[in-house]
Amino acid sequence: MEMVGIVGGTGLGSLIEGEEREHATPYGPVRVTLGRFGGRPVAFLARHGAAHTVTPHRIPARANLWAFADLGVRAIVSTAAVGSLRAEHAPESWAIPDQLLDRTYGRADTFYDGDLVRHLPFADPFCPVLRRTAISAVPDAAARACVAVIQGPRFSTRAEADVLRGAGADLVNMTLCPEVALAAELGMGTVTLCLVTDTDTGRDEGDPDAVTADLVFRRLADARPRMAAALERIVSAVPAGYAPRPLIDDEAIAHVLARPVMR
Ligand SMILES: CSC[C@H]1O[C@H](OP(=O)(O)O)[C@H](O)[C@@H]1O
Ligand SMILES: Nc1ncnc2[nH]cnc12
Repeated sequence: MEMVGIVGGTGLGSLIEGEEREHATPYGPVRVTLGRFGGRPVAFLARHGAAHTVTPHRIPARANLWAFADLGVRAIVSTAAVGSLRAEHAPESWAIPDQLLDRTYGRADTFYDGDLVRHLPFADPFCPVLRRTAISAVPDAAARACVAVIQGPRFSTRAEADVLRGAGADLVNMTLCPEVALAAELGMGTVTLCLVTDTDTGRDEGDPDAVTADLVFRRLADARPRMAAALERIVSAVPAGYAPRPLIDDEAIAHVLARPVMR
């Protein structure tokens, strides 16, 4: 059975017991745990490190996604904490986003920036098959949402939140770009289970759900058991023989995976 890749976001620095290893990549080593979850083989990595020591704009996303592709991962299920920009996404609710609005800058955001030119079709950033799988597995999650991804590590100003809302974003986060695009550039499909942890700049003055890092960590700690259970349902429901969309040619992927690793 194919290995599913799991990216644990904030609050999910560890998930499974298994073989922990440093996987060498051209972009530096990655700590991956290989084990079983949801009745299938999985590779798990913590986006911010096991003890949340990696800040969002310094996540080694190319190393992480290269390691998954090199391990033979084709489907990635990830988690993300998000702030809500609209009343219909209440704190403690779930969403399975279908769109991204990339407001990050200065991040290494492609594998095709040197010796090979490729242009990824990215109209629908998340895999429709994996999204359907996740929506069935977590029926109380909002089945659509646009996540604006900001640079961080600071949170938004009210003016910035208004701009994001005006641009069509429903939720806000700091990590899904470039992760989702990099996965697709190496032929992997992605779905993300988002937990709404806060109301970002707040719905009104004195809103107790306005974002602070402590609030995000607290909400995630409270939600951890149901988050792990939902993740397990999604992972176990990934269809056998899952094939990602052919958004990029095999020759390009093989070229990137043939790059020499850095030890
Ligand atoms: C600690 S608050 C902000 C932090 O939470 C989210 O992380 P992740 O997407 O990995 O769950 C957000 O993007 C920020 O990195
Ligand atoms: N309000 C917010 N802004 C950016 N990233 C977040 N992650 C969780 N809440 C967030």
